[in-house]
Amino acid sequence: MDMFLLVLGLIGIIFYFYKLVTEYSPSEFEESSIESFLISGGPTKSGQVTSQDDRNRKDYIDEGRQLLILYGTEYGCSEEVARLLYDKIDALNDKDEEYPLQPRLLNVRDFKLIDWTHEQICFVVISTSGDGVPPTDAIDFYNYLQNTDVVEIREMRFSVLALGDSNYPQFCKVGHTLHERLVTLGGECVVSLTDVDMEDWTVIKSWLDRVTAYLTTAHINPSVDYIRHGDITEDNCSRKTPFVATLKVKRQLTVVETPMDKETVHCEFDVTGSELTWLPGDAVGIYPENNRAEVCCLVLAMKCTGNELGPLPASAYKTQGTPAGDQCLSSVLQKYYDLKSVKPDLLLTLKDHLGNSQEAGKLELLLRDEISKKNTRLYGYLEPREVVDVLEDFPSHTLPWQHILPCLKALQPRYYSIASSPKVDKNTICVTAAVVRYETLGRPRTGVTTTYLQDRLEVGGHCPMFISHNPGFQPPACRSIPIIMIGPGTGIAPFIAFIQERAIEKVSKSSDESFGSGRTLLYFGCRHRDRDYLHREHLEAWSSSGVLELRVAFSRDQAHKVYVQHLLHDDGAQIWALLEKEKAHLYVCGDAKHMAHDVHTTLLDIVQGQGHMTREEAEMYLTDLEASEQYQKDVWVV
Ligand SMILES: Cc1cc2nc3c(=O)[nH]c(=O)nc-3n(C[C@H](O)[C@H](O)[C@H](O)COP(=O)(O)O)c2cc1C
Repeated sequence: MDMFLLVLGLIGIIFYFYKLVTEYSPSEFEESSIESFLISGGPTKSGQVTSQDDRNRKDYIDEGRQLLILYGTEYGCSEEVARLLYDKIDALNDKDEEYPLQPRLLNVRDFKLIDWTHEQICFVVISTSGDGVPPTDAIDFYNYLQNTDVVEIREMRFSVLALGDSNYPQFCKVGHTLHERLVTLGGECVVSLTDVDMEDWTVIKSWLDRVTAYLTTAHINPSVDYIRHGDITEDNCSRKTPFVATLKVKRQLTVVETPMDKETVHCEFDVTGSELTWLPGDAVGIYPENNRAEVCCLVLAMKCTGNELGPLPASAYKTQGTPAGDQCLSSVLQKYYDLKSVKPDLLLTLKDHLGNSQEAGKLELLLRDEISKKNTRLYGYLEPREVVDVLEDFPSHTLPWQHILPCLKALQPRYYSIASSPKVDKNTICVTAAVVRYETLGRPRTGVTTTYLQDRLEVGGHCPMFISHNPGFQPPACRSIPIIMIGPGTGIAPFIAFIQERAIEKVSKSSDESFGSGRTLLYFGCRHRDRDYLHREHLEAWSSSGVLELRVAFSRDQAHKVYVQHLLHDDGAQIWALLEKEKAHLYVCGDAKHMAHDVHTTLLDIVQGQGHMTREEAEMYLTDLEASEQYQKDVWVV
């Protein structure tokens, strides 16, 4: 056995260095792997699921005990959980069962296919997105349930798993509202409403266990499936079937000379021939690929060659170029798996596959206490580590790769505000991305998508993408309404699209006086005028031509720090007049850690001072403003 591992290790090392020194195109990478597999014979593939099959979407022919699993997702986690639930329920069936359990998996986007009179049990897994709203695909379903009396839901048994992040004020709001609505409509909650904070897999597992425990005794009348999955037509350019765009321009927007300098990249994608449509404020979801050198290290730590063939994960996106059938492990890891975050499952699975007692002792210590986010020893260990680090910490492991893959998370698309208006060019989508690089445990680490855009995707290269609409962050339809935009750093991105449209309107206005004259104010902030002033030439050109009133804070160009909130404070009287008298729309975009909070506090000061109010009155004023379309935020937590 030791000899075998030694030989495998040697093959892996040769393979690793070969990959590092050779620049492959992705197709060459796959071909060479498949070729060597054919030479070596490879494992039998009989009975394996091919990449084109979706094992969680069966059309049942015989009668069975049916139940519905609905998911609403923006970033993919709810879908992953819903699929796990499907598998767990499927596994409850024993072969001799007269009426097997028949789970049916449906994206809530397809809710119109549901005949509620038929449904006895329904499990819903749903996340909350941008500031308390449903995921894009779930908006219609959410509104339908809120505004329609679905009498058939009376007596339906259900449970809701609400995904969210407690850093957001509207924690798990969508799941909570759905639960309450189902209760109001007469549904019976059979497994209590459960909140999941930041994909806490311990909580997810416990809900899955409670649901499956409930099903082992629940009575369900047998019936026949009426949903045909073949009837569901995927949009051409959805999250599941993205459009493959071509990168046509890439430009560095900052001066990078030291590791301390901000690195921001501007990309322009050609989407000619797609059906992608978007509005200013919308985002684009981009599927990245992992770094090939990192994949090679992981393959080594998995004690594989990378040539092993396997199916795509069930949740993998499909493009026209997605090959049918199995793909080699290296390629699957590069495109479809998250190699950065580690689920505790990996440690649990490792437990029974260690050949060294010292390592077994170390693992036992990590898993000794409750597997939950409260277990600081366990999560303190997992937090700074990637999958490769964990496997390297237990080099005696004999875990087959087929056992490792199910412990990994699916690689998710990342969302970027679109920095271009379709009115300027409906075939070009621009993004502005801050490149993420840092170090943990003495190793350099990278953000997957930002370094994919910056380092790996070349001009002329292809990238799968789709639109994520953002109805809660849009410029006013009426052009005479003034807009105040606050977008420091990459928060500027959506405002480029806003201003482009205002610039077009200004040109039209000169020939058509019916266009209003709403003022366009931008508060932008960066460190230095000469180093990270993003889109400077455009902003200054718009400012000179009168399209834009531009205010810029350079935080480090003078002895004292100056941020956007200081400029807002200086302009307090003007801001107040615009908000109160002209009903200006106020937009805030950027990283939420300090900025959104500081801007909000400054706005409170302005409202209190200029409006001659008490602090409480000012808070109420801003709360009302936030509830209206006058104050819109698109902030992300870092
Ligand atoms: C831009 C953005 C906005 C979010 N807004 C909220 C929110 O208002 N409330 C909340 O509880 N979680 C919020 N979240 C967290 C998500 O609900 C959480 O990451 C969840 O696990 C995503 O599940 P999904 O992958 O199924 O969409 C937000 C996440 C992002 C990236």
